[in-house]
Amino acid sequence: NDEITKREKDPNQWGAPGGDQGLKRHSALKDINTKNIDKLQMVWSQASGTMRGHEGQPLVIEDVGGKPMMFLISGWPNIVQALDLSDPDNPKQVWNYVKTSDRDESAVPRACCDTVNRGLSYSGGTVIVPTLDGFVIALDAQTGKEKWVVKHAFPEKGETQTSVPIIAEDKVIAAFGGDEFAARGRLVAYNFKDGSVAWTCHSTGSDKDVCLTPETNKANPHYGTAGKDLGINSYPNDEWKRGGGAPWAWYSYDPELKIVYASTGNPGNWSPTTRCKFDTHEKCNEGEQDNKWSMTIFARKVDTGEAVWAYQMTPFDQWDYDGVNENILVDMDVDGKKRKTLVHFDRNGFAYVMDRVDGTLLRAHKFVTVNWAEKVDLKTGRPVKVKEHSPFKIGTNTQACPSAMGGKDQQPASVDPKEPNIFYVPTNNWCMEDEPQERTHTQQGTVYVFANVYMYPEKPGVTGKLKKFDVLTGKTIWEIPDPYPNWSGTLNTDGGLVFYGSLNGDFRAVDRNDGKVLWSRKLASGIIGNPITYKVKGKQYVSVWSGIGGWIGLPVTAGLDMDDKYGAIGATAMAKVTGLDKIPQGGTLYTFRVAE
Ligand SMILES: O=C(O)c1cc(C(=O)O)c2c(n1)C(=O)C(=O)c1cc(C(=O)O)[nH]c1-2
Repeated sequence: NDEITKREKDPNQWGAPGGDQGLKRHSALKDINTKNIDKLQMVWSQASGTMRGHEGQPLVIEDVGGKPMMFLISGWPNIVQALDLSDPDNPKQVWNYVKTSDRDESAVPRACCDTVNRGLSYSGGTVIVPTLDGFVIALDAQTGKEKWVVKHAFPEKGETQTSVPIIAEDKVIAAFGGDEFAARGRLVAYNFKDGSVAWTCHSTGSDKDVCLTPETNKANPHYGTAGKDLGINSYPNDEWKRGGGAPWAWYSYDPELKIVYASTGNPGNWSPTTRCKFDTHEKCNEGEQDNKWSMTIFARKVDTGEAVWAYQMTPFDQWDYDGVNENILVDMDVDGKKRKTLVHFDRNGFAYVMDRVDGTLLRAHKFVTVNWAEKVDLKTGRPVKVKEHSPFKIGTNTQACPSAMGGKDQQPASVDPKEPNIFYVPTNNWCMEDEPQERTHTQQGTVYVFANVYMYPEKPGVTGKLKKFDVLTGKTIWEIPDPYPNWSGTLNTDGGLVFYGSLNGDFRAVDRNDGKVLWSRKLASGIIGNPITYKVKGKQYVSVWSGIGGWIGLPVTAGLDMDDKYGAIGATAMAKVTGLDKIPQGGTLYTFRVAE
C-alpha cells in the first residue's frame, strides 16, 4: 500500500480509480488553468473497440518497466488496452487483453443498467481487471499475461460486475450488482498475490455472515433497533436471501485507519410490502423491518472485513434509492472540531457527512428536491419519512422526488482537500410516479423488480445540474443547469477548473469559483465517463471517455421501445422527454492538452 499512497501524492499520475484511495478526484496540477484553457485541444484518441456505455476512467502509471503507461478498459466484453506514453502526443498500444475462455454472455441481459465497467486498479506491476460476467483477473502490466483469475460473481444467480475492485494493503476488494435480479450482495477481499479469498462479508444474513460483532453494535451511535441477526430478522420469511444490498459502485480506503468503506444497494425487489411482515406503512417504518443491511455504509477492517460501524441511510426502502454512491474521505473542521470525515451524496437526495472513525452522523442536508422525507434526524440517524410520497400498496400510484435513479447516481463528485466541505456534484433532477406490483416469482437470476415507475423532469427542460455544494451548510454556491441528466463524474484541479461531460457529448471546463463554462468541445458520443488528468514529459493532459450508456442511456444502447411508458424500469420515459435517442453510440477515449 505504501507504493499506492506514494503514487497518489504524485499529481503526475492517476494511479487509482478515484485519483486517490479516498476518491477525491482532485489534481494538484495547474499547467492547464483558467488563463490558458481556451487553448486546450485534442491531441489523440483511442477507440475502445465496443459500442455501449463507457463509464469509469483510465489509469496513468509513471514507471511500468521504465515506461509511462496508460491502462484502459471498455464495457462488455471488457477489452483492456495498455498504451505506452513515452511519446505522449502519440501513444503506442503495447498489448491488449480480452478474456475469451469461459465467457458468459448471459451476463449481458442481466446487467440492469447497461454493460458498463468503472475501471481498473494497479499496484506493483499488476493490473486488476473486473469483467461483467464475474471474473477478477490479475494481469502482468508489462505483457498483459494472466497472473491469476478468479470467478467472483455468477450471472445465473443474477450477479454481474460493473464496479472496479480496489487494492488495499495486500488485498483486492471487489463486489458485484444484481439487486434487480434477486441476488444477495457481498463484499469479498482476495489476496493480491494469488487471488485466494481472504474474507467474505455479506450485506444480508446472520451477524456472522455480515461480519458484525457485538463490538460493532456497541460502537455504532446510529445502530437503530439494535438486535441480533437483523440481516435476517428485519425481512419477512426468507426474503433476505434475495435481499440485494449489493455494493455495486465504488470502494474507498483509509490507509491510516486501515478501513475499507463500501456501501450497499437496494433490498431486492421494489414492491415494499413483500419486504415487511406488517401491513401498514407506519408499522413497517418503526424499525423492526428495516431490511438490514441494504442501503448501508459499512466501515470494515481491511484485514478481516469486520464492520467497525454501519449506518443505514434509507431503512425499508420504498423508492430504489441504492446507497452505493461513492464515500469520499476528506478531513474537515465540523463545529470547531477537526474530524476525519466521510462525505456521501446519496441517491435519496441527502448529502451525509459522517465521522469516518466511529460513524457519528454530523450533517445530512438535501442537495436536490426531496419530498419523501422531511429531514434526517441527526440523533437517531433515521429519515423522517413522508407517507404521501412513500410508495407502499400494490397497485397504488405514488409520486416522489427524487426519482429511482436518485438525486445523484453512481457518477462521482469531487473535492479539493484544501476546501474540504465544498463539492462539485453531478445531479439528476427528476421525480417519479411509482406503482408497486404483485410479486410473481422468487427466482434468482430473473428480473425481480415488481414496480411500474415513470420518471419525469422536476422542471421541464432541466434534468441535470452540476452543483458546487457546501456539505456543512447545505448551500448551493453555484449551479449549471442542463437539459440532460449529468451522468459523468467530475474532476477538480488546482488550475482553478472543474471538468465534466454532458450526455449529448459536450466536454466542459468550468471556473471553480463562479461556475462559468470557460471551454467546451463536442465529442463523438454522450459522456458518462469520469475525466482524469496527468503529466508526462512536462506536459499536462486531460482524458475522458465518450460513449453514451449507463442506466440513463439504455434506450440508446439496448434499443428499448421509446413508446413504452414503463419499459425497462422506467428508463424509456426519460429518453422520450430529452431526445437522448438521437445521440449515437461508440466508445472513444479523448486526450487533450494546451496548444503550444
Ligand atoms: O442494484 C444493483 O445491483 C444495481 C447495479 C447497477 C450496476 O451494476 O451498474 C446499477 C443499479 N443497480 C442502479 O440502481 C442504477 O441506478 C445504476 C446506474 C448504473 C449506471 O452505470 O449508469 N448502474 C446501475
